[in-house]
Amino acid sequence: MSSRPHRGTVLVSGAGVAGPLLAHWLDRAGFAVTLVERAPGRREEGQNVDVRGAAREVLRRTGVEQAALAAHTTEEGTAFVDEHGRRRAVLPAAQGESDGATAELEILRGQLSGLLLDLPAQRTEHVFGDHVTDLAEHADGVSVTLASGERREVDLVVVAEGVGSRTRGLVFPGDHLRPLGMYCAYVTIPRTPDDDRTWRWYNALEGRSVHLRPDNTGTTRALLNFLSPTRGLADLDAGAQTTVLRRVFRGAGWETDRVLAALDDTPFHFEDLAQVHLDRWSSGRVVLLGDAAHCASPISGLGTTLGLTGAYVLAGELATALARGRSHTDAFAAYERRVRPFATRAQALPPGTPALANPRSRRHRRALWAGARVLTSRPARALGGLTGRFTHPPADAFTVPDYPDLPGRAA
Ligand SMILES: Cc1cc2nc3c(=O)[nH]c(=O)nc-3n(C[C@H](O)[C@H](O)[C@H](O)COP(=O)(O)OP(=O)(O)OC[C@H]3O[C@@H](n4cnc5c(N)ncnc54)[C@H](O)[C@@H]3O)c2cc1C
Repeated sequence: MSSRPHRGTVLVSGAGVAGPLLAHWLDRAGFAVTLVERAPGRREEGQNVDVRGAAREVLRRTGVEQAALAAHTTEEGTAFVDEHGRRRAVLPAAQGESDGATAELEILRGQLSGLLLDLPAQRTEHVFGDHVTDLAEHADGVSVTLASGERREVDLVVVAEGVGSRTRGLVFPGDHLRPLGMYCAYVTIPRTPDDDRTWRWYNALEGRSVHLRPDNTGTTRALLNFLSPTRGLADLDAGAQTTVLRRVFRGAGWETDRVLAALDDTPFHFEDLAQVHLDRWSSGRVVLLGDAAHCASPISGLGTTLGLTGAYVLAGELATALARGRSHTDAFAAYERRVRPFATRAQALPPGTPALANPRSRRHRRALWAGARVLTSRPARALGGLTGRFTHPPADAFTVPDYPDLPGRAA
């Protein structure tokens, strides 16, 4: 057992991406952590996520950058295709750390989450298949009640439950979701010999798009996106969602029927894209982290980058405050002061998004392809990194702070 001081107890709710990284760094800093996940086991769902700029630095400091790079999805760039599969515009993969629609560090979400859950820990307990039902704060800490009936007394609670967090509502009542008017179904389908290493993006008109992306597990990751003002479809059961998808994508062309055919045989993740906006991220001894605090949506390409960066900063600020005799209140305030401007920039999606990327008419689609060709033209490339500036805001605009009170790898 380490001789590091025991700094306190923290319950982290949500074992996605931000939760496990935070748990690891708090553990390293001497906190005793309970990581609670609602799902009965590790969640393998999800597709490609990008780790850019500041988050690359965080993975480097965590000691898992090379492992994450080794788990690359193998994607080599993005091609806009027409109904015949002809490539109308091609965006190359990133060459540096933050440019390109396909990031240099692109990894399946489930694999990244697993990598972080496997990080060494000395005093972290993982609890799957349970969730918080009540939080009662008192002078010395928080009494947490779990659905299993168990009660925990902890010093601090971190809510890292993603965009649809329910525990967030116990502390910040009200609706903090801003729907973007688009649904997204993530489906894993068998790979065929024609599936290459390109992200193939087919705009099927009428506000629909179909995407096929390679992975490193021998399957193909498909995405069905459609614009819709109707809310609540994500709350339907899988059978009803399948019916909706088949109706919306009927006759869409290209490889759509191949994706629709797979819906009966494979579980899929269906999401009503939304952002999360709150005036503050903490209240007393409870603080929000990652998508639960500031989801920018998968369209931003920065959700994972923000979640990883925020987790590291929160751990650093807590370690610093407590080592120097300051309170968690100071730490939460410093964390939010540092991360909020970065999150706000990520949430400022390009004007017209997501409608812009999901044309309704052929004329609009031709304009989208022409725009993509301009971005990758020689003069645009000479201006430096325009593709990435178009597809997402700069992830390297955030400098990861140094935290002397956060032990390094060898500690
Ligand atoms: C299943 C899934 C698939 C995804 N796929 C993609 C994708 O393909 N592309 C993309 O860009 N982004 C995807 N995302 C979002 C992406 O993971 C996040 O934007 C980003 O990584 C920040 O992660 P996070 O840890 O804040 O939240 P998340 O990664 O969403 O993790 C939140 C975790 O909290 C758990 N949880 C929820 N409610 C509770 C509760 N009440 N108690 C305890 N645990 C709870 C969830 O099961 C989940 O494991 C996906 C998220 C999920 C959950």
